[in-house]
Amino acid sequence: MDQIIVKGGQKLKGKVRVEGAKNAVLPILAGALLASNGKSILKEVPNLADVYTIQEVLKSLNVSIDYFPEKNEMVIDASQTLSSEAQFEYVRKMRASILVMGPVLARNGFARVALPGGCAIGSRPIDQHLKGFEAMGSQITFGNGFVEAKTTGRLRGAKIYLDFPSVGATENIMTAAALADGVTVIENAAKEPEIVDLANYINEMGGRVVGAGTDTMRIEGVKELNGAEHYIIPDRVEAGTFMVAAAITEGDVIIENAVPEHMAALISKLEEMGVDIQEVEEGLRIRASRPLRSIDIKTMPHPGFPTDMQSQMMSLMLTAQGNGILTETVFENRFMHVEEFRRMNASVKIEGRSVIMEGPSKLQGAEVSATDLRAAAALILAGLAAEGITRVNKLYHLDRGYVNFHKKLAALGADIERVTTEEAKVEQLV
Ligand SMILES: CC(=O)N[C@H]1[C@@H](OP(=O)(O)OP(=O)(O)OC[C@H]2O[C@@H](n3ccc(=O)[nH]c3=O)[C@H](O)[C@@H]2O)O[C@H](CO)[C@@H](O)[C@@H]1O
Ligand SMILES: C=C(OP(=O)(O)O)C(=O)O
Repeated sequence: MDQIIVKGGQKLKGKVRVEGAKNAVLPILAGALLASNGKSILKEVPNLADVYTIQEVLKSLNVSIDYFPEKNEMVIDASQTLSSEAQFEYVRKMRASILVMGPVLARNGFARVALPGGCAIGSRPIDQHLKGFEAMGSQITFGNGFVEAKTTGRLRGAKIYLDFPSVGATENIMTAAALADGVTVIENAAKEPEIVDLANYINEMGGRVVGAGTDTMRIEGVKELNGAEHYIIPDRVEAGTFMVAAAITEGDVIIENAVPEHMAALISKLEEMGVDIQEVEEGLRIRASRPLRSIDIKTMPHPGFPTDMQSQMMSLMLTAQGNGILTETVFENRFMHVEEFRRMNASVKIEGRSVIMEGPSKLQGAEVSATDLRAAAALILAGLAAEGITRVNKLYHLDRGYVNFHKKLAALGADIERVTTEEAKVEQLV
């Protein structure tokens, strides 16, 4: 098991390039299952643990994959007859495995996927996904830890209103509808940039999706889809994490490949705190100096403030002047990192769905453990600003969503290293 050791106090300076987006590549790889002809070539595929997991899921469904991590490219051939079952070992590792259900159901008329259950950030049901499949004419059954969807003939286009603009439900219904008979309309659809990326890829495959990025999407089903070449959009959460890294260290960092239009809420909130953000030729330039102002934030579906930036923003808000409130409305239980921040001397309390911070906290280095992917990044960010040494454990969370995080921070001047626990134990003794 690895540990990241960070010594606080260095101001970050320089340039960092963000990778392709995890939350775009996962649904797009599931979407690649739709192509019964030809190969898909995906570019800007990030070298993440989650990408390896979804690759294993696709292989288990009888798909051939060639992955070239050194050039961030993946070639997918889903033209063979697909198998219909996604096993628990994959869904347990990564909830996004559920996204194969729509494409497999559309191609085979049957899909059997292990139930994902909850995870570290909440219960995360899939009722809205299933409601969509049902409206398109399939029967849903549960048994032995699996959910099954079955239809006779092709799925039928339908009008589906989502009770909440769920990202995963919008994606699963969109891919199922791409091969359905007739037109599907999704109302109250999710509007995240990753939804638009998936819609673009389906259209490149020969599909007919309009309205992605708005509340109402219209998908006209086609009889078959072909493999296509597609560039994955840049990761707005990785970009945002480096923006906070620059701000929390009073640094001066250019984030290459960042798309400001995907990050309007985050940019506004950082500016409200007093962070200077400029669009430059290469991307975004972030500069900050203390004191930063405390603000209030509420997470919301896009274009609201993203829940995937909540914990990183909490690190920064802890260091700001005055009282700040962070309210989580997307997930029911995404404050597990608060206890870890307390170990670092953070003055913070949870009240219902809000966290109240009395700033500035004088953060101190401590040994902490990541509770989920973004919490891992947030604890490292807090370590960059803390007095002394912070050791962050359970880095398998971090590896799901960040490529070479510590190396990128070190290249910007952070005093940071990653060691295996055996080395870490020796370190602790000296
Ligand atoms: C791989 C991927 O892209 N993951 C992202 C995706 O997750 P994911 O697609 O799981 O997120 P959703 O938008 O579906 O979930 C948001 C909320 O809706 C609830 N819900 C969802 C579906 C459903 O059928 N019923 C239901 O009640 C969930 O429990 C949660 O409280 O969007 C989240 C919200 O932006 C991000 O935090 C995740 O990083
Ligand atoms: C919650 C996240 O991802 P997932 O939906 O894959 O768990 C995330 O990317 O922060």
